[in-house]
Amino acid sequence: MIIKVCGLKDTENVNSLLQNCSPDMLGMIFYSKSPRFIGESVHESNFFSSQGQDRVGVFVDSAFSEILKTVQEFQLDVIQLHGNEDADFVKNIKEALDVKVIKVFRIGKELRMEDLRPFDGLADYFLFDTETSSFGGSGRRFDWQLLEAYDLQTPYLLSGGIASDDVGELVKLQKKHPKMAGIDINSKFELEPGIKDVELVKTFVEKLRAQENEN
Ligand SMILES: O=C(O)c1ccccc1N[C@@H]1O[C@H](COP(=O)(O)O)[C@@H](O)[C@H]1O
Repeated sequence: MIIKVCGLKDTENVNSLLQNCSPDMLGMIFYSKSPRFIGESVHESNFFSSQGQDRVGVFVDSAFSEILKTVQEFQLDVIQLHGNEDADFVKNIKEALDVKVIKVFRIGKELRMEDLRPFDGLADYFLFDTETSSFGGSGRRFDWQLLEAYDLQTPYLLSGGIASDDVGELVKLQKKHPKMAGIDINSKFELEPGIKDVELVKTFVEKLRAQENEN
């Protein structure tokens, strides 16, 4: 399964993650209200060099022009739209830029399939996170049983408060739901906002890979 580690903002910390944990996707937050905001002073040239991993930029209702500029500056491979962007916005991004798009749906008490349908086949991935007023990074889980209702073609990533002791449940969930392509881990793996606990991520990734390969 795809493992995305999100909310990275420190060069040394990212390099250590790259050396020890082999994540598939690395996420940077371009939302200024987040405690994980990458900040105005960080630029591609002084941040980090990925080694084949997808570089993901997380945006919350950003203007198209800002996304365009950031994709070029940070050499992003993937755009994660974590706000209220509509299907036309996703279509415009796909037409203008050579990037994959992750469209996020923030889940409350139900998985509203009617909200997802317009994006099916348009976004490369969906991502399901927990609904909160802060958009993302809440560390809170939604009811994963709600995934039972998912009947579309677009593969999805699961997110929202995933923690180190969730390995068994995540592996079982993916076996049951073939459209679950991966997971996104964030605030439950931090020493402080934006700084990941590399040892915790490493142990988690190793356990997950080992359990995935069982059977
Ligand atoms: O991490 C943030 O601060 C953040 C802010 C605004 C939008 C998205 C954000 N992060 C994303 O939130 C989810 C869930 O994170 P958590 O595990 O609950 O901490 C994750 O997909 C991040 O990409």
